Amino acid sequence: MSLLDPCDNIILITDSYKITHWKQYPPKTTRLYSYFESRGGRFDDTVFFGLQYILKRYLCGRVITDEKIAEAKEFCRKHFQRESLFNEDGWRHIVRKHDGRLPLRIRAVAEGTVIPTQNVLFTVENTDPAVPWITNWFETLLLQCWYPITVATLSRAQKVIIAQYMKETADSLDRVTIQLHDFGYRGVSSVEQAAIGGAAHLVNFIGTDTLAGIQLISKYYGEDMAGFSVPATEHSTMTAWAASENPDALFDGELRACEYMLKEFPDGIISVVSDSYDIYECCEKIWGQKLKDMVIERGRHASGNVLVIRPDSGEPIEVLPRILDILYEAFKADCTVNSKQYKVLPHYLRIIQGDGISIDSLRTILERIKQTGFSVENFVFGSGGSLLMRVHRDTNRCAFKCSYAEIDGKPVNVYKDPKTDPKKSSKKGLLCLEYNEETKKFITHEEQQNSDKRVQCRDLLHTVYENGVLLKEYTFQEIRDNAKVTVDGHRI
Ligand SMILES: O=C1OCCC/C1=C\Nc1ccccc1
Repeated sequence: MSLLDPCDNIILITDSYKITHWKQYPPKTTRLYSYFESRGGRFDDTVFFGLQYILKRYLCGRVITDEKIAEAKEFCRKHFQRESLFNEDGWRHIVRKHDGRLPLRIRAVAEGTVIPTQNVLFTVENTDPAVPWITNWFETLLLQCWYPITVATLSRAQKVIIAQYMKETADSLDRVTIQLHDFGYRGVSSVEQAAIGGAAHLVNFIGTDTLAGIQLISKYYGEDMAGFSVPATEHSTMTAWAASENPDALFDGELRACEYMLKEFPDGIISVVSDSYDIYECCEKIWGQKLKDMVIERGRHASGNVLVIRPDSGEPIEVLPRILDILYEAFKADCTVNSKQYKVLPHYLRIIQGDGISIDSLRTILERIKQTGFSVENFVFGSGGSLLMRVHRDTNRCAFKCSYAEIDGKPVNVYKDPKTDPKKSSKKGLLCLEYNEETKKFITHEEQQNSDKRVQCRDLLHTVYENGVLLKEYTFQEIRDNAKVTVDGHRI
């Protein structure tokens, strides 16, 4: 019976079929070299992010031990119902000769780099000719980079959209980094996925309720507090105030809940979900009448005192324009028009739309807001499952393929070129990644083992890991800087 948690025995963090691959490669194979790429799909560019977490969490240090070998050996005997499919000698060699450190070299593009698909993002190769099979053993784990890459890419694509509408309707782009808030912790499949996806979103934004993402960045990327949030209600804290179920009691309860929020949190930003019964009535009669003076007074106290109203149901393109009209009627005196000729609610009043937000709906909603004549700066958006969960490995078709081998001392290009799917063809030989300053383009050069194909260029693949040691780390700020969006010459 397994004494170890699945994450604890790195030897078994692989696919069953890989366990027997050491017996399949040509005899006298001494070197296997593989690469990771996004073959493209939903997005033309990808944000490279998340490898450092995998390396530090799973592959650094003395990760192979006799105990783990014994456990894996016994596991395989039972799993395949056969003896000796497990490469006991190979793993023991790693313990004896490398003190349990993996004889691998991993070279990668800087984390946070925004790079067109079909470019090499990282390479993996064995550093000990005795164990070439080790290179592809870890494809399974390393390929899981597809998730942080795809979430960071999806999150950044939404930042581009928001930035465009802010450029058109707002005076400044300063608030863009808070305008997409991560609501996704509950909508993913595990705490680890929340941590990885939550971290990937924070490459592009600073607003999150997914604490696991902040913790991952703190532990693996050295930034103590990479994401922020504010006091906010949920339906339970609003509806618990209703004394009975008659309609007046519901309205009365919501009124007392809203008033209680203003009194309990007199300063700073607070968000109040306002659709428990009737979002329009709540905006008109509670925020716009009963508590209007308290809202204004609270706002007058300090510029940072903001009430954020949260609708949470209905079609946003119908609900938001109506809310804007209601709030404009009630707070007209303090509304302004910005330099782009769009209306802005008083500084102490904003709206967060945290329902139905995805990359597909965002543009439509922003376009609808623009049509109302209100600035997008009046809004923050929240996204949950659509941000962290509505992705898969084929969203951008991430792949890990072997491209080069040395067999009996001879270099060999290794590649696939399926007649049945040319899009699945893979690159050949040793690779390097160039950014050409003239053409402003990334180029992946292939077959660099051949002197006639070799290019003299600054290779953007840096050795980040070798023989169990992390050789190059990126700070989260560097990663955020690399991934910034350029709008009007501003990097945001
Ligand atoms: O309203 C808000 O204002 C800004 C702070 C966060 C927030 C709500 N959070 C949330 C989290 C998970 C599911 C739903 C909402």
